[in-house]
Amino acid sequence: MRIAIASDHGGLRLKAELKELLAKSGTPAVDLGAHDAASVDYPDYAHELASALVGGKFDLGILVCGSGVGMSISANRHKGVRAVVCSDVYTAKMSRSHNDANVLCLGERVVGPGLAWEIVSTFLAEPASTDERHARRRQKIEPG
Ligand SMILES: O=C(CO)[C@H](O)[C@H](O)[C@H](O)COP(=O)(O)O
Repeated sequence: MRIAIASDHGGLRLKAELKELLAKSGTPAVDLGAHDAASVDYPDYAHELASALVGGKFDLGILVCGSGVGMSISANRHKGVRAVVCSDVYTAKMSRSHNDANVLCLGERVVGPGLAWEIVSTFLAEPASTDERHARRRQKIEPG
């Protein structure tokens, strides 16, 4: 599985911890920045990751900012991106199973590293349900 990860300054520390855990678990992620603690604009990183994902370079993405919200709003502007903000394990599981979410957004100022890793592990492990009703609803997500 090809995973990309990115953050703004507000998610830099959590991103570093998640990167380390991902590498240790055998699913390393490609870091698309930011690479230092300077204050930056979250849409720049969300758009870069979303473009790469839609372009087929990655299967799943992880975006980290202060709350996860700005990253998810920005990433969801890309057709084909289904980004979700998660601060609990159940939502992470359902977002994959029912919604086939392909970008997980986390808030460093919301969840601690232990919970964040549980959320990431769940998100990466859970397959999209092939049940007809979920597939039908997912088909209807893109308007028009
Ligand atoms: O986009 C966000 C909120 O929706 C992120 O949490 C950002 O990381 C946050 O806005 C950054 O805020 P800062 O005061 O510039 O650190």
